Amino acid sequence: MTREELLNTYQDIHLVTHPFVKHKLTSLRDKNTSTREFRMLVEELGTLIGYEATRDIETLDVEIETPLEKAMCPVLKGKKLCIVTIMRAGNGLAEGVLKLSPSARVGHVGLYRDPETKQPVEYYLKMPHSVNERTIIVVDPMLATGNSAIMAIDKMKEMGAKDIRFICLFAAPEGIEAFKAVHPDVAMYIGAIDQGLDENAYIRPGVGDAGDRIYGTR
Ligand SMILES: O=P(O)(O)OC[C@H]1O[C@H](OP(=O)(O)OP(=O)(O)O)[C@H](O)[C@@H]1O
Ligand SMILES: O=c1cc[nH]c(=O)[nH]1
Ligand SMILES: [Mg+2]
Repeated sequence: MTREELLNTYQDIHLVTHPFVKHKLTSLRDKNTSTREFRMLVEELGTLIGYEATRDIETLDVEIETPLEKAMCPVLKGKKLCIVTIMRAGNGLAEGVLKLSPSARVGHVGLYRDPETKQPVEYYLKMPHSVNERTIIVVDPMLATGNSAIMAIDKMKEMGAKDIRFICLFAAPEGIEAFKAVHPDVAMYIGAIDQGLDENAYIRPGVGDAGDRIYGTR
């Protein structure tokens, strides 16, 4: 499917088109952007896209007392959010989402993509308790084939998660289609939908290897 077909087919694919987001994504694409700047931009984008991804979380009215009178006012309802980072590149994005909700719980899923098979290999998993009662926000800057995000969300569902959202910065149309085929119930919040994958399953034009650029490895 093309980018337009995907957006027309799935109501819950949210492309975040704010000019600040577009500008910061362009800085990430630039090969001359430094490691320090890249890491800061990823975090900032986590906050901006995280804001959109949490727009509909529930509130409940409680009585408080202002200096002048009592009033019923909204507060966040239910258990703390759970932000799940797909390591390692997801960590920077998770820090940005945490700025919105500093008391959120954080889950870690360690996956690396095997360079030959392009399949994710799990090396770590740690989640907070009561996953079934929390809004789960899975974050990873890159959705290429979609296999890593699909596997991470499989694990959340195996643990009983029901309300799951996914945030990424750059997605390939192929990856979105694969993701939606397996997880049609998971809303996606995306910075940019790029042209597609190259022969090494890298997103084009993309940013290259996001993890390497965040941490200065290579
Ligand atoms: O959609 P996919 O084809 O699965 O590819 C995307 C995955 O690849 C990257 O991680 P990588 O395996 O490079 O690990 P890293 O974060 O440690 O660099 C990226 O951060 C995603 O997790
Ligand atoms: O383009 C890509 C694809 C997978 N992982 C990345 O970091 N970048
Ligand atoms: Mg990587």
